[in-house]
Formats: sequence, C-alpha cells, structure tokens
Amino acid sequence: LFLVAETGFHRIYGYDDCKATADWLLAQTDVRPIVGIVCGSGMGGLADTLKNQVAFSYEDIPHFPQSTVHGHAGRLVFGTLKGRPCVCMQGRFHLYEGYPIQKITLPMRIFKLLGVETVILTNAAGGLNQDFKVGDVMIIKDHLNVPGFAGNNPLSGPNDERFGVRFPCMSDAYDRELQQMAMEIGQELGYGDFLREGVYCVLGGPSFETIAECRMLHRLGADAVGMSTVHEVLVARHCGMRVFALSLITNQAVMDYDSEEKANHEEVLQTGKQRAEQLERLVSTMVTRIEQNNNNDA
Ligand SMILES: O=P(O)(O)O[C@@H]1C[C@H](O)[C@@H](CO)O1
Ligand SMILES: Nc1nc2[nH]cnc2c(=O)[nH]1
Repeated sequence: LFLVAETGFHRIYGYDDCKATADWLLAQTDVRPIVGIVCGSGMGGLADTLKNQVAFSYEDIPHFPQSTVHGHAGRLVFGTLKGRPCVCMQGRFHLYEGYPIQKITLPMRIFKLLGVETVILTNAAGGLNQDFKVGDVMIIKDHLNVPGFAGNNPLSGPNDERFGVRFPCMSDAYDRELQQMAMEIGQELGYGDFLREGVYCVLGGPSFETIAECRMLHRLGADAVGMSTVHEVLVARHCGMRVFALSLITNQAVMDYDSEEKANHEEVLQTGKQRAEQLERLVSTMVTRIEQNNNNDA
C-alpha cells in the first residue's frame, strides 16, 4: 500500500491535496502570509523571531513530510516580522532523506495557495570560490541543477496549469530587485565584509563532495555547493512566486589533496549559530521592504 501511495505522486501531491492542506492551515490561523521563508541547516532561529506565533508541528499537517535531519526542527510557524505577515519553515526536506522530489517541494505549492507572493530561502553550503571565507553570506544569483541534468526535476510528471506552464523559464529565477535590495540592506547594516554573490550548485547528498568533484564544480562555474534550495526554487517560480535565496558558507569545500580539512555537519550547524543574528536581521529588514502584489507577472 505504501509503495502504491508513494509512487502515485500525481494523485497524492496534486492541486487538490495542496489546496486541502492550505485550507486546513488557513482555518486555524488569522495570519495571511505574503512572505514565505525556508530556514537552512542550523538557521531555524529565524522562525523564532516571528511575533504572534501560531506554529504547527509537521506531523500534524495533512500531507506534509517529516523533518529527519538534525538542525531542522520540523515546525511551520505563522506570525509577523516587523508587522508583516509571514510563514516560516523551521526545517526543510532534502532529496537524500528519501522523499520523492515532488514531496520535498510540496510546501512551495502550499505557500502559493496560502497567498504567499515572495519566498526567501536560506541554506548552508560549502564554499568553492577561493575568495569566500567561512561565515560569508552569498546572495544566490543563479544555480546549477545537477540532479536535474539526470532528469530529477520536481516539475517532472503531468503539468497542472493551475500552478504554472509546462516549460517555465529559469533565466530569471532569482529576482534581481531582491538581490539588489539584499546588497543595499547588507551595506546599511555593516555586513559588506562578508556579503557576496554567486552561483549555487545543488547535488543529491548526503555524502559531501570528493576533492575531484569540488574542483569540477568550481570549473563549471559554481561558487558554493549544497543539497537543497534549487528544487524549491523551481517549484516556487513555476507557480509565479518571487524568489530570493542566500547561502551561508559554513565550510570551505576541500580542493587540495594536502588539506587536512574534512566537511562535517557539526561545523555546518556551528557556523549557522555564529551568523544567526546577522542573518535574522538581514532577512527581517528585507521583509519590511518587500512590496505586496508585485509578483503576478511571473
Ligand atoms: O537545508 P540545507 O541546504 O541548509 O542543509 C545543508 C545540506 C545538508 O542538508 C546539510 C549538510 O550539513 O546542510
Ligand atoms: N553538498 C554540500 N552541502 C553542504 N552543506 C553545507 N556544507 C556543504 C558542503 O560542503 N557540501
């Protein structure tokens, strides 16, 4: 029965299921979010900064997957950030957790049906760009979708036009105005020394990269490598939400056979803690400046 349920994704993760989940949530909170936020590994503290919270454990939400990774609490938090209504995923889903790719990205469609117009995604990533340091924050300007090269794309399968078109454009995936806004706010807050921009590359994980893989990705144009975000971006853009995403460089990708460095999840979470406050300030200031109703051309 489980096998049938998990492979029949068109039925299970379709419009009606997303709508049922969105309606279930809307019936239990007065918050009508215009911004949706996804917290990366070790960055869940952002959700705690929301005021007037109404929070749901993922296990209580119909059709929602469960968080299985340390550093991803598994709560959907509604509330306000400086008066702006928001919804925040305190914990995201990854391919390596074993979920079908359509299920990992289901929350983006639920965001859309909740009324969200702008999605802000954060992630932890390894730095490939040799100018980057641990603790840098990279505004994502573009991505390399490596699982997508092999056909692993959340938009595979029947297309439901109620969400978006069959062949969505991705050359404008990352909203340029929001990138500019983040840069300006970063400068105002005095974060210029650690604010960067670059290309994020997603891999399937959960193993970290070999030295040869890091060298290859760097040559291909990636500045940072991680295991998330891109799938969510594809689905969010498909259904017409604006997207802003950033990577916290939690570790330097190992590119040299003489290096003693070894990537590990504890270091990732630790770096997240160290930058938490600044990331929270950057994101909450962005939320106060995001205009409503300007994503309907996507
Ligand atoms: O959810 P994100 O992309 O922040 O998580 C990254 C990728 C792996 O899940 C984990 C590795 O430490 O952090
Ligand atoms: N794939 C990958 N994901 C990460 N998340 C945090 N650091 C890393 C890394 O070095 N590689």
